[in-house]
Amino acid sequence: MPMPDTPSSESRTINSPGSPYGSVDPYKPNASADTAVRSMATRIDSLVKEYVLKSETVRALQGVSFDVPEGDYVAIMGPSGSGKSTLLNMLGCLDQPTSGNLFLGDDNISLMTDDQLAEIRSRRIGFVFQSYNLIQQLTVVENIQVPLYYQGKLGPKQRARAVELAEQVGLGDRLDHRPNQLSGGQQQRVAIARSLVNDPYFILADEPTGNLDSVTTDEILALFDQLNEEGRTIILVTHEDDVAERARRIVRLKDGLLYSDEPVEESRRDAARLAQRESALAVKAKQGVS
Ligand SMILES: Nc1ncnc2c1ncn2[C@@H]1O[C@H](COP(=O)(O)OP(=O)(O)OP(=O)(O)O)[C@@H](O)[C@H]1O
Repeated sequence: MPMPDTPSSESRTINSPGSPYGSVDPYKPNASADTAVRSMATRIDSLVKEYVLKSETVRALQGVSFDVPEGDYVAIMGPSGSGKSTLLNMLGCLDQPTSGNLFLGDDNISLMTDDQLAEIRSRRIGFVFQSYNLIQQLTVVENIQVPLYYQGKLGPKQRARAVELAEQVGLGDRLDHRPNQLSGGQQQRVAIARSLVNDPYFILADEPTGNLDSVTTDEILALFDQLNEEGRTIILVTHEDDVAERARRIVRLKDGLLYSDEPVEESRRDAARLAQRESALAVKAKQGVS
């Protein structure tokens, strides 16, 4: 099977009109605002998605545009029916738009065949689901290697990579455990490690803490913080304000339109972290756990 081309990325000045951060790049402390350039993990341009039913056409997305630079951490929010899942399906290359363009790196998925979409989906996108989606018969290390298995790439080098990722997410002492021997939070850590094994354009997380208690939610969000600080791009769909406020930016959809796109100030992120940490500590205290 041919190896995928390394995506060449388009560079853009970060103070382009599309940037929600204005003229200052919050992620590159050493870069001057005038010279800093950011590559795009994805560009969403005038995206329209229509579902044609027997008697009507539903316009689930009605021309949504925004960019996600590499290293960003975006929470997508919106009321039920606003188009979040529809957008997520397209970002995950599970569906294509009716019109408009969606770029992953330099690849325009709107122009791809089903086979090309499947290829890019398995090689370049890191999925994290609410329900973990692990294979029960496989160990932690084997689950992390699953995306490589589908590419016929299994060997000592790939196992070493999976072990390294397991250690990075704090599961170095659980390498040969199976999912039913792990807590929910540990299972989600496996899913996060699995999402990283292909060095994806971005982690696409759909309600990743939806099944977790407040203590574990705090741990998983701290892991996302750490991965983002290491440069990973994260796009996360959530209904919860306190989860969204941990991101660097909140994009809100309403009725298939982009309703708002705003950065989350560091002080607000810190406050969300603190509130979640305190709530987790209170739960631990009630449970008698130190
Ligand atoms: N396969 C489909 N066929 C027809 N209409 C659809 C289909 N999928 C979604 N829709 C419609 O598109 C609109 C957006 O749906 P979508 O699932 O993207 O919203 P959502 O924001 O993810 O909602 P929720 O938070 O409830 O999951 C809704 O009006 C929905 O009924």
